[in-house]
Formats: sequence, C-alpha cells, structure tokens
Amino acid sequence: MNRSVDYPSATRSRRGGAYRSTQWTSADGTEGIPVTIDRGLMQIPGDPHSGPDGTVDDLAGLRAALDEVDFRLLDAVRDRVELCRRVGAVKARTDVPVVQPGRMDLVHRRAREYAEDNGLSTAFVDRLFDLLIDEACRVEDTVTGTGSRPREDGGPR
Ligand SMILES: O=C(O)C(=O)C[C@]1(C(=O)O)C=C[C@@H](O)C=C1
Repeated sequence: MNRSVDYPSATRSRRGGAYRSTQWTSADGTEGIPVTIDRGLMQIPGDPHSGPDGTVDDLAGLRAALDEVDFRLLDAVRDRVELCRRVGAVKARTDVPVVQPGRMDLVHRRAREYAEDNGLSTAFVDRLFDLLIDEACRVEDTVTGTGSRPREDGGPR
C-alpha cells in the first residue's frame, strides 16, 4: 500500500473559533478524510493510514494533530492578548501602572510549577511567558498611552 500522504491542508478558518476537524489529500488522490480529536487521539473512520486500534500512526496524521494543537495555541494567545487589552483599558481608567512585578512573578511561578508537574522544560516555559508578558505590556502600552517596556538597548528608560 502506498502510505505516503501529502501534508494535510487544514480547512479551519484563520479567524479562529471552535476547531474540531481538518482534512487532507493523500498521495493516491483520496480527499476529504475527516479527522477528529478525542482526548488527544486522532480517530479517522475508515482511513487506511490509521493504526489497527483506530489511532493515526503516520507522519501526515501526526501533523494534522499538530495543526489542531497549533490553532488551539493561537486561539489561546489571541484570547490572552484581548484580555490584556481590556486590562490596559482598566489601568488607563484607574491610573494603575502597566508593569506589575508581583503579578508577573506569580504568572511565571505558576507556569514553572505547571512545567514541573507536566514534564515540560521550566526554562522553555519561562521564555514563553517572557514573550507573552512582553506582548501584553506592549498592547497595554498602546491602550494606556504609556511606555512601560524596557529599552531595546537595555538601558534605563
Ligand atoms: O495582570 C496584569 O496586570 C497584566 O497586565 C497582565 C500581565 C500578564 O501578561 O500576565 C502583564 C503585565 C503585568 O505587568 C502583569 C501581568
């Protein structure tokens, strides 16, 4: 059996929202195989590339699963940024500084604990939350009209 499969084309809208299925085109021209995720396992009814227990064990299937996870990540990042925009509006109204070191500490600490409990690298999660918080501050700065972010050259503001 020819098991090579083209990279699946995710059919999800780029605008976001609930994402339950994707489709791919196999090398033999088979199109439109629906993929659903159920507790992390991809089930593809009737797909010849599925494993005997119905789980996907090939590269294309795993990449389709990655596509799903990537979109969930992007949806979560979009929601986080949107919430920070609203936080920024409240801070502007109430004259609260954008940068809150205590809160930033708590967010980092919580993420590190999650990493430890879930077998992730704490250094990676630290860098990830540095990026997320940096973007939050940038967005809040645009809402509050302040400049809270560290200078590019690392010098004092
Ligand atoms: O909790 C806040 O006050 C936020 O603005 C959110 C956030 C974050 O990204 O988690 C961003 C900037 C603050 O310095 C602390 C935390």
